[in-house]
Amino acid sequence: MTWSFTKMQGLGNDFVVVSRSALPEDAPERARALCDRHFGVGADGLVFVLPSEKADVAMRIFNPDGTEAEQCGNAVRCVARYFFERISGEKRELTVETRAGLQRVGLEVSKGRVVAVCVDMGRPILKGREIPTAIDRERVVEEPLEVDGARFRFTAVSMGNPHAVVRVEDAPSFPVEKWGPRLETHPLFPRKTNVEFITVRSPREIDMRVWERGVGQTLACGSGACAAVVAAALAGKAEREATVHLLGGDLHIRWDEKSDHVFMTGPAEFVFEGKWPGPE
Ligand SMILES: N[C@@H](CCC[C@H](N)C(=O)O)C(=O)O
Repeated sequence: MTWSFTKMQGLGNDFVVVSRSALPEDAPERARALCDRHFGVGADGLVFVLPSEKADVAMRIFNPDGTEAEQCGNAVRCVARYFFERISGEKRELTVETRAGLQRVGLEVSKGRVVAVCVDMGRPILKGREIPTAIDRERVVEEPLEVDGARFRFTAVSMGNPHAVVRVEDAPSFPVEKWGPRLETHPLFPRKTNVEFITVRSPREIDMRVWERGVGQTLACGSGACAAVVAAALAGKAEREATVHLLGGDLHIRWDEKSDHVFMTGPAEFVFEGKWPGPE
């Protein structure tokens, strides 16, 4: 069966977006086929825009390897823009249901078009506990990890989906393709993990490269940028509000002290419309 889709991107983290009345059973196979950059459309994820009983709209996302992710910050921004411009342009504040919970989203609109999207990404979780409960920072921040003879320090932060944030000397030149897959599949992370390699340039400027679980290296990761600011702030290296510089552009992240929620602001863009005939 032919599928109509919209290609969207947030800082070069690109998605095939499909609006459906229910999640298809073969979503994992579809994701593998559609996301393939040689034999399919090519994308970092297949995103379903679905009706929701709890929120204005629901989102489900599948990685190119067919696994389902609980969360995707860049896709939430794209879904919010898609919903506003294609489905119901009434509310500039809406809620998006994800597998990680309900996300509140604020849209900045100019001449009927969304120019920036701010997402409340919720509370970060460290070792299964919300911060700032009485966690032992020494134990959860910048823990040592050894892989293939190399030593790293990582902070595991869940933004609904898992992240391991690793501080490195120079993120822009770091061999992400070499170490990303080794850390993603390290036995310490039973559900595998997204891996963020960061360099704190100044308390409000962080360079980040990312190796995404089930994807590979991508140009940007919204939930990863949130995790990076949380980890850097907990390590005392950055402030709770910072700009994260990614290969695809910048995200503004603010970890609110009062609510403990992390807010992410960035763009969401339409790329093109298409029809996909599906596998033979
Ligand atoms: N690019 C995303 C995260 C997508 C999901 C990730 N690969 C996972 O498996 O958790 C983002 O912008 O947050």
